[in-house]
Amino acid sequence: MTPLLSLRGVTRAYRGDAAPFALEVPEFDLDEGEALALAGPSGSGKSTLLMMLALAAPPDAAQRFSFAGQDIARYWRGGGRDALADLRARRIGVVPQTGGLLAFLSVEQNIALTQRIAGRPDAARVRALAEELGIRAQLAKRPAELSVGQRQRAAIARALAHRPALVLADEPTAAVHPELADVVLALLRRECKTAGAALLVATHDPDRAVRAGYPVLSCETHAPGADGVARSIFVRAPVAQAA
Ligand SMILES: Nc1ncnc2c1ncn2[C@@H]1O[C@H](COP(=O)(O)OP(=O)(O)OP(=O)(O)O)[C@@H](O)[C@H]1O
Repeated sequence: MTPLLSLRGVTRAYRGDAAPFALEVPEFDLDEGEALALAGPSGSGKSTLLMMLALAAPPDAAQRFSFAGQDIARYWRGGGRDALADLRARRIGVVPQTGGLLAFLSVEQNIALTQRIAGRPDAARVRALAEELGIRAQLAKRPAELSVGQRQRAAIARALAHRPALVLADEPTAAVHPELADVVLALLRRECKTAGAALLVATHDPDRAVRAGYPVLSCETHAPGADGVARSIFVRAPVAQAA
């Protein structure tokens, strides 16, 4: 089976005089419907990797970067910006750290937003997701009227409403208290599994991810070498994946 995501020899670097950083992904595959936590300390490049996987930031180099059967590396090399925007809108869902809900829309409209952008309205799915996530009674409210945990549930529903193939969550529990963090992580995993979506969660807390049932991929970090560049390496070989 072709993996949903397949990266080989992918790099992205921030140069400049102050604390240059390079992210290296020699090998990384993720199958359809798979869940994985990306663990690493602050500044290790988790957000940088998620931004690339969200097709929101280009790699500096890529021998291979494919997503959903599409050659992402080729799109970035030129002429594929519309295709990237279309893939982002239709096939990818994002759960931000603090929910990222729009204050002037109702919870229901917030959840439906990804459907509107993808051109696939489906009010029944919005209500069904809200039901599963325990926020059905909150749909008419504005985000400011929800608890922090309810907001994260709404953000999970929004990330799944348009039936994406991949959900990306960058520290989705950073703003919630520890007990609730376990619940949110477990819910995210359960909902993605139900929807058949692959899931990548960036976290600095691998133990919490393990408790919530995620396999964990830790990055290798290297202090600045002779060239002054700090490096982080994320490797996920297909062999290790099968083990
Ligand atoms: N736009 C940028 N320009 C220059 N350097 C950047 C930029 N964005 C991130 N960096 C640097 O790249 C490195 C990786 O940052 P990144 O945000 O990807 O790490 P992270 O693992 O997500 O951190 P955290 O857990 O604190 O969110 C850091 O050293 C950071 O300072």
